[in-house]
Amino acid sequence: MRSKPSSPSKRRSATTLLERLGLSTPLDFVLHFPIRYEDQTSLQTISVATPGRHLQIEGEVVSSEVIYRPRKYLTAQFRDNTGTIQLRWLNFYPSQIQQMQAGKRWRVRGEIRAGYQGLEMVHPKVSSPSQPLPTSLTPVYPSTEGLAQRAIRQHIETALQTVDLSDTLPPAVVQAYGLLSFEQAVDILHRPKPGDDLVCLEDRTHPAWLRVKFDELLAQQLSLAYAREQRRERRAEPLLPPTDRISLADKLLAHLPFQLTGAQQRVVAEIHADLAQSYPMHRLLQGDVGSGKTVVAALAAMRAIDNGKQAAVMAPTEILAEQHFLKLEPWARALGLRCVWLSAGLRAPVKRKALAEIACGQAQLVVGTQALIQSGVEFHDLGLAIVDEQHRFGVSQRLSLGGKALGGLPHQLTMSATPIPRSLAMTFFGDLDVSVIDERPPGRLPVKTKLVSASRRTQVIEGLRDSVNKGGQVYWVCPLVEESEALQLQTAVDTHEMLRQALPGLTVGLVHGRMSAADKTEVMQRFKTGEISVLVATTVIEVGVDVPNASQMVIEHAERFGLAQLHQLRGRVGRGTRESVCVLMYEPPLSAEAKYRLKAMYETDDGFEIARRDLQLRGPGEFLGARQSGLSLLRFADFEADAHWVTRAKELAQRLRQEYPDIARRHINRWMQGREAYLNG
Ligand SMILES: Nc1ncnc2c1ncn2[C@@H]1O[C@H](COP(=O)(O)OP(=O)(O)OP(=O)(O)O)[C@@H](O)[C@H]1O
Repeated sequence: MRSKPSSPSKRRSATTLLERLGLSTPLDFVLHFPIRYEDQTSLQTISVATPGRHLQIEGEVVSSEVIYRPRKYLTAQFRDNTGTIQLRWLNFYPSQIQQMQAGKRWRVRGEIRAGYQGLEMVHPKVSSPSQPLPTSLTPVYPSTEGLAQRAIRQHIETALQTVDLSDTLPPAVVQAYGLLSFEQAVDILHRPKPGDDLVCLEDRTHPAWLRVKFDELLAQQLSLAYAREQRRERRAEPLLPPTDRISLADKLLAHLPFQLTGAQQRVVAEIHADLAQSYPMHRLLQGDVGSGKTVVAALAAMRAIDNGKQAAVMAPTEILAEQHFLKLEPWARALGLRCVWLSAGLRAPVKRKALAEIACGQAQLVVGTQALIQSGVEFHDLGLAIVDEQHRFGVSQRLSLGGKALGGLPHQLTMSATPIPRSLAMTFFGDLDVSVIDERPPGRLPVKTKLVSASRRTQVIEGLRDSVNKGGQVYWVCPLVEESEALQLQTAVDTHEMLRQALPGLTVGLVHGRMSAADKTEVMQRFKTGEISVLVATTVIEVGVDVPNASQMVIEHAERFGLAQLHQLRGRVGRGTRESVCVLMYEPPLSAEAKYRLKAMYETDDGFEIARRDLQLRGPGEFLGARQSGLSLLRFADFEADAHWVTRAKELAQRLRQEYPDIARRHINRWMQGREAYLNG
């Protein structure tokens, strides 16, 4: 059958639809692989029909009719020698009524479903039994509404004939890793033969898939390695320890009331070694809640200041930034250094003074919020930028602090309390160096987690009195009300009032996001000094708040919070030597997912394990947030299921770059076409 030539507007819309699927270059089409295959090479019988199965059957229409209620549809009884099924069309042409007249013979194809009147096929494909059966399997491609499979197939067939499919990898490598050739793999995926293992092809474990996944992972590892190499080609002033006096870092260590843990010592050594290089440090510091990241950051800052440079610490929220300031400022002061606070909420004269000190270099350490990267902030000589909870900032904001340095990029340290599982870190953060604090300060007791139904609220409130009588302090976290900030605020105010009445004689405080910075500071300070015993709070306290004497936390409507968020919140207690309790109060009935989250919280307090489970629940896209753009790069490989191949791809990437840079370039070019944005993101 000859198809009519399509009009320009139709062609345009088909192009738009293809672009929506990410298909524009011939290579895009080659790499657009089927989601499943239909075996139209043979016929089946109605006797094997079960719901969910795709069948192709030849038979005869027994009867047909148009039903008008509750909806208009065309139905036909269809039988072969082994049984009968229903065929059904919700939208149909008058010609289809003719087509389904009793006695006509057809070949029909489609998925079997369980309908009200037994097994049925909805909108089956109908063809004449006299048509020859195809000899190869028919691929079914991911598509979008309005785009026919036939159109995609045609583009792919054309692309397969024009694109150079020769191998980017030398035969020795292909053989050593037990891979199929690239061309062979592509051919099998698009045109499997009837004997090929369809199950493996569809669940993506077939060797043809392995080849494609391996190539993709290799390209990704190569591009990450190049990004890292590019960074190393940039210049930064090496920050070396002084040789003629005691270093500020050593002075700070002598001043601290505690000894660094082994993990903290290791991580500080890694950072100091980076800072001594002549290219910019780009290190991610990971540590579970309460593992002591702040002091590590301070020791890094000391090295910069020792070299006559400034160091800046930026945090995403006012409360978090302020917590850093409250810890860092006294340490700096004790060493005779000037630490300055900068936030949007500062009064004009105070801000002017801070800006002037930053610009002339008098401020050696600067702590603040996004205000640090706003125009008008000029550093005299920024040597080290420390960004906390980097995933909460946009990429551009992070880069912006980096750009503040005069004469070359400053060294950068990003800190995160959201541990990233190893395989994920390797896949997506391969361009950063990673340090992990995997040990908590000594004497910390694990936080006891209790799951309590909201119906036992009164007992929970009574329990608070006990905690306070034993000398501890309590956080009461108000439920998350995503739909309305005003409602969330109201809940916090009501809870505060309720607890004040229920706990006469105890000082109950309130802190929430809508309070002025000064009011928040005052309340936090009163909690820190112990004047407030019970602090009602919204999630503003989620990260960074450090009051070691707090030994109990109650989280209301815990089922509404995400796993990472619950872990961060719980991390606000158990920061001293007191035995601590976290009460997760929930409102039944719980959804399966909420149950999974609460169970995970009950079972473990290891941040890495929590992260692993959270990742399982949410998938890497949501988990990583800001890096999402980079994620689209992995279209085929699954960083977790294919973790073993990630390691192998990393090894090979290193070898290729050193020994065969041309091959590495060729490989990367094939895979990264049009995706350079990732390298720069
Ligand atoms: N080696 C150590 N020995 C004893 N106490 C320590 C040690 N290191 C840090 N601390 C104390 O432990 C508490 C937690 O440290 P810090 O606030 O730096 O944790 P963090 O890693 O930033 O945690 P979070 O991400 O939860 O804010 C602080 O009170 C800090 O002074």
